[in-house]
Amino acid sequence: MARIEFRNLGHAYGANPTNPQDFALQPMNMVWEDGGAYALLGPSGCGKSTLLNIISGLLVPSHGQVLFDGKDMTQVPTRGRNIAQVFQFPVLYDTMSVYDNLAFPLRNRKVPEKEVHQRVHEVAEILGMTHELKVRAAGMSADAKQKISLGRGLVRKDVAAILFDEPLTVIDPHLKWQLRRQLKQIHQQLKLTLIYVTHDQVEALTFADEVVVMTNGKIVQKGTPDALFERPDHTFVGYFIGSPGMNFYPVSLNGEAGAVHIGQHRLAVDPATVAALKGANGKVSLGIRPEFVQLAAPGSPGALEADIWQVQQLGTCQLVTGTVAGHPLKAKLDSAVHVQAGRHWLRLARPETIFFCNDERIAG
Ligand SMILES: Nc1ncnc2c1ncn2[C@@H]1O[C@H](COP(=O)(O)OP(=O)(O)OP(=O)(O)O)[C@@H](O)[C@H]1O
Repeated sequence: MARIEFRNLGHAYGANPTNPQDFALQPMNMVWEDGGAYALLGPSGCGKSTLLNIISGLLVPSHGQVLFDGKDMTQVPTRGRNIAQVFQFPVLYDTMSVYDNLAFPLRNRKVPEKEVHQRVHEVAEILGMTHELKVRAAGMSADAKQKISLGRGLVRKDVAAILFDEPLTVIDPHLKWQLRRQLKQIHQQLKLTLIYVTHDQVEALTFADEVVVMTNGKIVQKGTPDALFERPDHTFVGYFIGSPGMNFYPVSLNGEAGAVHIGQHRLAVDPATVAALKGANGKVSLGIRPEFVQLAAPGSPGALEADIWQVQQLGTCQLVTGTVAGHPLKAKLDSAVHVQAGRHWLRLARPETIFFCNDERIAG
């Protein structure tokens, strides 16, 4: 396994890029640690496949370098990189048995048969396919075939990294959960460098030690699932992670040491935070996750009036929908407190509140 490093790495598909919009991947520095389990998460078109193809060598970046264990691999083609890749759809030999499919990447590298036998059995055991080793792949379901593809990706011990490009797309939802758990287990056992591309936050958050969030060709945060939830570095992370995503309110300062304004409404905020916001040069916004909004007594310090027009019981909590100062609000409130549609006071300035300037976190 390898430590993979990007040095000022970026990619523009067209020649002569002149501005940031020309780049499918904005130039960046980044390290994927040896043995780390990463998820690469972002919406369609944000540049995930471009990034993966640069690591695997299918694409030579237009800018910068990619290094494996300190060695420059930028111009090295795929076959010289020792990368295993698992794609969205099964890649295997239909006419071969499950055993021969799993053995193929090892035999291709002239691994002795005794070792092949041992390794194929190890991987089959992890995937729960021990009893199907003699079965021909041709007659198997799409789920089973994709499991074989995963196995083919996992069977070699000597790869620099294993790249998964939305590998569970064709898998039945129940089995998906099971396979994700198995992948995590495999990572814990074998300490492989895994990069798992997905646009599904549940998949990313349950699989990875660290999640790399991308939007518009840019990595906006690399962090643990907890960090992405509690301290999003960018409004996109606040909005994309969580269900529903973070609430945002435009904020203005009016020279008061202990308050900011959301529209015409004064919001008491601790003076240290206001001081941090004073240096901001740009559009300032307050972000709070639905989970952290609290009901407050009417007129209490730090509270704002909200119009709530829908209350949905979710079992463990109630999801309320409405507006604050004319901006949308979603809050997950304790089910024990009975809330009805109407006017309520809510606390938005809390320890979990984050302030952003031009979409980047500056306080909280
Ligand atoms: N061969 C290409 N030539 C020109 N532009 C491309 C090419 N491949 C991708 N792009 C563009 O680069 C950007 C990033 O695409 P990429 O496929 O890397 O995104 P993605 O996050 O993997 O999307 P998806 O989840 O839909 O696969 C997009 O704007 C896409 O249109």
